Amino acid sequence: MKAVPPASRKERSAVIQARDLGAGYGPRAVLAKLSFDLPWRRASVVLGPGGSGKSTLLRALVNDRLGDGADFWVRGQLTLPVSAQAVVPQGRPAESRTLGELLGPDARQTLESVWACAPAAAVRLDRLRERPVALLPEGLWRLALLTVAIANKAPLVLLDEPEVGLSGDGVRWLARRLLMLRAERTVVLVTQHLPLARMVADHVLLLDEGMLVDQAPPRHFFDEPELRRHTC
Ligand SMILES: Nc1ncnc2c1ncn2[C@@H]1O[C@H](COP(=O)(O)OP(=O)(O)OP(=O)(O)O)[C@@H](O)[C@H]1O
Repeated sequence: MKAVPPASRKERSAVIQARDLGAGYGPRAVLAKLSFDLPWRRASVVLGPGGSGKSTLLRALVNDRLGDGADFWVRGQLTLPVSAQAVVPQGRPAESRTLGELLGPDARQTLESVWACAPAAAVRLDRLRERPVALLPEGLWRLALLTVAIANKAPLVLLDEPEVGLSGDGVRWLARRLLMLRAERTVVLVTQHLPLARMVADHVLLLDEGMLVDQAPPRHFFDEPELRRHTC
């Protein structure tokens, strides 16, 4: 696997920029005029209670909305510096190809290279290499799609609760890989797993009932919530 080249100055200053971003389904508006900047080549983590609109926000960032249903809509301004994205969705994908087919003839080496930080993950996925991704055990299909995203060098990787269905070991593999990935690509991670969020976040967005109620660097968000409450 080729190394990802260092970011150019232009890339380093790029951001995902949303202004008055709204999204919803049919007559229902779920997100209400969100404005935020997400740093490029960093990991942004989206937190919030169930039903607050985290997945809807991630969907709004996806270029290719095929398969989202005709009633999904997005309004407002959204600037995405690149069009190439990889998505690890919340729901199991209808991917009939195997991980081996998706990774190509050097699948085993690619697995070892992608998971050099967690060799046990490479071994586990290698054993499942000949099964269609859609039929992999819960949790592992997410790691399989993450592997493909990394191997394909997508500059923007969007993940919706990738920790779901993983064992403790699986979450540790995921955390290690995301820690590396955030230095190489731009990552937007929706999660309910606070230790994972804390570990990988460079920037945090907090949603509640479709509104952006906080956005901050992790140090402020996790370590100084009291201070923020009194000063904001
Ligand atoms: N396809 C859809 N059609 C209509 N409403 C939807 C659809 N998907 C989500 N919603 C509604 O949008 C609201 C936000 O859902 P969303 O899945 O974005 O929240 P979430 O924060 O990701 O929740 P969770 O953590 O439970 O996954 C919810 O009230 C949900 O019922």
